[in-house]
Amino acid sequence: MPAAKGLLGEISVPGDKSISHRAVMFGAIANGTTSVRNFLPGNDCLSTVSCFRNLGVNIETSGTEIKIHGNGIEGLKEHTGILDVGNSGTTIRLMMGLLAGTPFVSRLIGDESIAKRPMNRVAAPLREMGALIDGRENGKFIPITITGTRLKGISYSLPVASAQVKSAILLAGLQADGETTISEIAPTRDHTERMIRLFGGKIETSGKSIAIQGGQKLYWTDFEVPGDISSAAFFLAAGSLVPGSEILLKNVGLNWTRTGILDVLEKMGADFSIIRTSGDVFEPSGDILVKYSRLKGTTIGGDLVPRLIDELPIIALLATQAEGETIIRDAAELRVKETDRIETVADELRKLGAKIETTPDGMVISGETQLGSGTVTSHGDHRIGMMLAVAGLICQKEIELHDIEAIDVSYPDFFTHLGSIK
Ligand SMILES: O=C(O)C1=C[C@@H](OP(=O)(O)O)[C@@H](O)[C@H](O)C1
Ligand SMILES: C=C(OP(=O)(O)O)C(=O)O
Repeated sequence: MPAAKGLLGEISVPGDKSISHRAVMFGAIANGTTSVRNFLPGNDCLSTVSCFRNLGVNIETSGTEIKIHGNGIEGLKEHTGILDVGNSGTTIRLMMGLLAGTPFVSRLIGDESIAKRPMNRVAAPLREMGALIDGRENGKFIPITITGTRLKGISYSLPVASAQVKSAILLAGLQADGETTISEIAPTRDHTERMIRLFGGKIETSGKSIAIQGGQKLYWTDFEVPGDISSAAFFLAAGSLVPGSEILLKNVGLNWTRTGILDVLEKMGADFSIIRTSGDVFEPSGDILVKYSRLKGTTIGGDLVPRLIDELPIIALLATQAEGETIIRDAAELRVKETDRIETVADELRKLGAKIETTPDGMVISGETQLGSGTVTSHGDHRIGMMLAVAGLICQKEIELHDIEAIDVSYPDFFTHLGSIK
């Protein structure tokens, strides 16, 4: 990978991964046929499609168009085999909530990375609702078995800032007797709440509190998934880091619960502007023009963290090129992602010459460091793979990047898009 000159051009980033998962899930439990445009055909969302097909839902896919023929929650059928979520935490955690209230047994597995990720954060509230969940270490790890049963509404305070846990409880709450209320410690992505409304359901939200009544029916809808700001983030970084760059990113999702990366870029002195924003009917979106700029270090912590949790690997790279120190704190959640993203980011970037110290809940990065070259690997983590590919653009010499197939989880066209602006 040769060091890049200015990156110039336009990229339509692929559909949002979180919204694409939910499109399949809500389409599957709604009554009628839902049509979705700009669906992300990445491996994670394809795992969700395959799980719902196994539960008897007819789903037609054609590139980025998808039609889901839902027959209501009661239309889901027992799968005699095992549901495989692949590498996708969102798939398994949200499905646990959904399957807890069905009248049948389900078994869930995933890959080596999923085998290390904690499921008890979802099992605990679901058990309070009456769910019967089993797994290794008392339901902490896969394989997970769920014996569907009648659920009751609960009031639950989330101990971690997690949209996956919140969404699992909401999917169970939709089927439970009575009301379910949730309070969050910090605002997390609200795509589930928005989608329940889009499918004709009722949900009340006020600050960090959410309430949903059980026994609601959902109905089909048609919509377009906005581009994924978490995928756009790699090109926002590439444009900011490579001198002479000017990249227009088209149709990027701008939901406030996801735009923490823009707040950080602004604090670091990046040069970007939002060209057009669609109305906030379902999910807001717009185009972003980013140009090269010199950057300065910053501090990231508190409520900002859940709004950029998946962007922290690429933010760490930005920080290596910023003047002064960047401190990332309150991000211990990074340790339970596809990899331990605190140690993996630090290990791989240090191989290229970066100065990073890890802490229990984050990193301290010293800039500005000229990155040299080396052999690095994604460790099977798509976001680490893309971050390292962007790092390769600013290294003195070519780098060797291994395990790039992992990138197909969220951005199968990543290298094609990168090639188009070089
Ligand atoms: O709900 C979602 O779609 C997601 C929530 C986040 O995980 P947590 O809920 O574990 O924070 C995020 O990291 C993940 O990529 C997608
Ligand atoms: C953490 C991620 O996804 P998931 O939890 O769905 O595996 C991610 O996409 O960065």
